[in-house]
Amino acid sequence: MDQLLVMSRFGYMFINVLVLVLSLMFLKLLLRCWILPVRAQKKLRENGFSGPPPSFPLGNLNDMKKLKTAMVMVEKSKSSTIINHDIHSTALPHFALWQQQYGKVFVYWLGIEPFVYVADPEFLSIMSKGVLGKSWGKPNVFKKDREPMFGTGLVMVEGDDWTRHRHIITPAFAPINLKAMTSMMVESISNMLDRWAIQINSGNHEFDMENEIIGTAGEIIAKTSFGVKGENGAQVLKNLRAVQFALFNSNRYVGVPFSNILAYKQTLKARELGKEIDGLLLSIINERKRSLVEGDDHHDLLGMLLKADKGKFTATELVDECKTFFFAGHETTALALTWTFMLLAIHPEWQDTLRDEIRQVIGDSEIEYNKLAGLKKMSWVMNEVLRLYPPAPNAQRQARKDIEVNGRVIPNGTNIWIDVVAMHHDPELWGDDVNEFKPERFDGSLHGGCKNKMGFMPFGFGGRMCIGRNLTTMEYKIVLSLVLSRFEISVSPGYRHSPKYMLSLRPGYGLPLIVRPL
Ligand code: HEM
Repeated sequence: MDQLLVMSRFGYMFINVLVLVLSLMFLKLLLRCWILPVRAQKKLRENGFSGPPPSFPLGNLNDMKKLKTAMVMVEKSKSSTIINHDIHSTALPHFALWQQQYGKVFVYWLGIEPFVYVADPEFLSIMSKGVLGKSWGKPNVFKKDREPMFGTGLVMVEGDDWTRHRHIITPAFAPINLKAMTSMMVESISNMLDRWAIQINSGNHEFDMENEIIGTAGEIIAKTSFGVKGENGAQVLKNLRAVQFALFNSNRYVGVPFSNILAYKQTLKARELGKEIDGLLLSIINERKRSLVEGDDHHDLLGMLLKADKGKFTATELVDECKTFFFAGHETTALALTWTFMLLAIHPEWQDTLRDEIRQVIGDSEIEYNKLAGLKKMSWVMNEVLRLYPPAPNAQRQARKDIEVNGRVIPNGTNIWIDVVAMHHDPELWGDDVNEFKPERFDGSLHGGCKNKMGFMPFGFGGRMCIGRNLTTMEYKIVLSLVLSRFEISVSPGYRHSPKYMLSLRPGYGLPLIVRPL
C-alpha cells in the first residue's frame, strides 16, 4: 500500500516536472519565434523601415520562390542567344521588385529573421562610418549553417578575435610571399592548357569553361593554401567540394525554425565531411610542423602562417583558416575568370587589346610576379567583370548594438543585407551605359567613375575587405596571360545566358566556349 502511494507520488511529481519543462520550452519557443520577431518588426516600422509583409513561419521566402519561378518561365520563353548584362531583375527578381515598391533600403524576412536590405551606397557609407567594428558581426543565422566550411576562420570571427586573426594572417598575403606562389600557379594552368591542346588536336574545340576553370582554380587554391600534394591533400580537396555540394545544392530554408531538421540529411553529411576534413588537415599541419623543425620551407599560406605564427593560433584555428582560404578563395576567383571568358568571347576586340598588352609587358619570357602590375588594361577588364558579374553578390552583417543612420535606428540583432549586384547595376550611380561592358571606365579611376565610392565593392568594404584580393588578381592575370597567348575564344551556339544566384553568381547552364589555337 505504502509502496503504491510512493509510486503514485513519484509519478505525480514526474508529470509536474515534465509539464513544467514542456511549458518552459514552449515559452522559449514562443519568445524566439513569435514575440521577439513581432517586437523587432514593430521597432523597424517605427524607425521608418517598410517592406513586403512577412508571414509566419517563412517570412518572405515564399514570395521569393514564386518570383524566381516566374522569372524562370519568362527566361524559358526568351531567345537563348541574347546576352544582356542587365542581370539584377533576372538573377534577383524579388529584390528588383521590392526596390521598385519600397526604395533602396527596406526590410524583408528570411523565416523569423529580419534583414534590412541596402542598395544605397550613401546609406551604407553613413552606416559604416558610424559603426565601430564591434557594433556588428556576421549573421548568427548563417554561422551554424556554414560552420563545416569556415569554422571560426577569419570570415566568421568577430570582435577582438577578428582583430587577432586578421593581424596574424595579413603578412601571409604580402607581395614577397605571393611572389613565391607564381610557379605553383603557372604549373597548374599550363597543365590545363596542355590538356586543351590535346583535346583540340583530337578535333573537339568545345569546352565547358566554368568546369575547366573551377577545377584548376580549386587545385591552385588548395596548393597555395595548404599544399595539395600527396594523398591527404587530394582527399581534402575532394571532401571540401563535397561539403559545398551538400550544403548549397539543396533547398534550404534559412531563418525558418527547425529548418535544419527538414534538411537533416545534408546537414549531417556536411558535418561528417567537415569532421573528416578537419582530421586530414590536422595531419597535414602536424606533418608540416615536424618538417619545419627539420628546416623544410613551404611557400603556401599555411607554411607562412606556421613560420610567422609561433603558437599564436591553436591547431583548430589553423585548420579553420585553411578551410576558410579554400572556400572564400576558390569559387570566387574561378567565377571572376569564368565571366571574364564569357565577356572576352563576345568582345574579341578586347582579346586583341589584352594580347597586345601581354606581348608588350611579358613578351616571350616566363611570367614573373613583378611584371603583372604592368598589365593595366587587364586590371580594367577585371574590375569591369567584377562590376557586371560580382562573384560575391552580397555582403551581410548583424547589428550587435542599436545602429543609428540619419536618425533611424536599426535595432540590435537585426541582420543587414547589402546588395552588391544592385549597386553595380544602378544607372543613377554609373550612368546610362551601366549595363555595357566598358573596361575603359576604370582608366585612371579605381571606382570606374561611380558617383559614390561605396557603389563599387566587389571585395567588400572597410576593415573586413577581402584579404585575398592581391592573390586573386595575381592568379587572374597569370591565367589570362597564359590562355590568351595560346588561344582565341568564342561563344558556342550552345551557350544560354542565364546568371543564377546560388550563394555566388554563376552561369545557370555552364559556359560552353569554342577554343582555337592562335
Ligand atoms: C574574385 C575573387 C574574390 C572575391 C570577389 C572576394 C570577395 C570577398 C568579399 C566581398 C569579402 C568581404 C565579405 C564581407 O564583408 O562580409 C571577402 C572577404 C574575405 N575573403 Fe575574399 N574574395 C575573393 C578572393 C579571395 C581569396 C583568393 C581568398 C583567400 C585565399 C579570400 C579570402 C577572404 C577572407 C579570408 C575574407 C574575410 C576577411 C575578413 O573578414 O577579415 N578571398 N572576399
